[in-house]
Amino acid sequence: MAETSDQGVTGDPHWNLTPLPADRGAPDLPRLAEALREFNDLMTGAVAPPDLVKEMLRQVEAFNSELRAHQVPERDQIIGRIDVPGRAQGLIPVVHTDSSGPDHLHGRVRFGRYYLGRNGAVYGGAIPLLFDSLLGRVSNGGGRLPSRTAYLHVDYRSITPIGTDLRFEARFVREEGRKRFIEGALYNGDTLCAEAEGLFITLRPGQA
Ligand SMILES: CCCCC/C=C\C/C=C\C/C=C\C/C=C\CCCC(=O)SCCNC(=O)CCNC(=O)[C@H](O)C(C)(C)COP(=O)(O)OP(=O)(O)OC[C@H]1O[C@@H](n2cnc3c(N)ncnc32)[C@H](O)[C@@H]1OP(=O)(O)O
Repeated sequence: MAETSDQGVTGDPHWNLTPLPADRGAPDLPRLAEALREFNDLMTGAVAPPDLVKEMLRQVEAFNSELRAHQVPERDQIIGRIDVPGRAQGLIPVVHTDSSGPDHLHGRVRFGRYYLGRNGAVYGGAIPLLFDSLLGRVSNGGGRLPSRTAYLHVDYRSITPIGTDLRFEARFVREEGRKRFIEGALYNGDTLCAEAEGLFITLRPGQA
C-alpha cells in the first residue's frame, strides 16, 4: 500500500503553514517514523533476550540525550505537520486514501501489534483517535475554515482486529452555522466494527 499524506489542507492559506525546511532531515523523517512504527509493533510482540534489551536501552538513552539539545518551539516543529507524509509520527496508524472529495474520505487502515488491547482486538481508545483524525480531515477539507472537535461519539459494534486491512468511510453530513456534523464507519470486510459521529465547530477568526 502506498503512503498517503494528510492531504486537503496543504497549501491552504487558512492553515498558515511556514515552508518546510528542506535541509533538516525532513525527507528522512517519514521513513524514520515508519521504522519507529515497525519497532513499536516488533517490540510489543517480542520477548527479547536480556542483552538485546540492555543494548536497546543504551542506544535509546543516547538518542534521547542528543535530542534534548535540539528541542524547538512548536511553530518550528516538523513532526506532526499535516504536509509531511503520515505526519511523520506514530500516534495514529498510517491511513491510505482510496477516494477523497470535499465531503468524503474513503480508505484503508491497519492497526499493528502496538495497538493490541487483548485477544487480537485493537485497544478501544485507539479507535476514537482514528475517527477524530478521519472526521477532522473531512471537516477541515473542501476549502472549509479550520474547525475543532467539540464531541466525538463512538459506537463499538464488533471487535476490531489488529494486523488486518480495515476499510473506513467518513462523510460530511450537514452544517448548521458554525456546527459541522461528520460521520464515519470502520469495517472488517462486510462486518461493521465501529461507527462515529463528530461535531466540529468552525473556529472564529483569531480563535486559537
Ligand atoms: C487550530 C487547530 C484546530 C485543531 C485541529 C488540529 C489539527 C488539524 C490539522 C489538520 C486537519 C486535518 C486533519 C484534522 C485532523 C484532526 C482534527 C482533530 C481536531 C481536534 O482534535 S481539536 C482538539 C480536541 N478538541 C478540543 O480541544 C475542543 C475544546 N473546546 C473548544 O475549543 C470549544 O469548546 C469549541 C471551539 C469547540 C467551541 O467553543 P466556542 O466558544 O468557539 O463556541 P460555542 O461554545 O459557542 O459553541 C458553538 C456552538 O456549538 C455548540 N457546541 C459546542 N460544543 C458542543 C458540544 N460538546 N456538544 C454539543 N454542542 C456543542 C454550542 O452549543 C453552540 O451552538 P449554538 O450556536 O447552536 O448555540
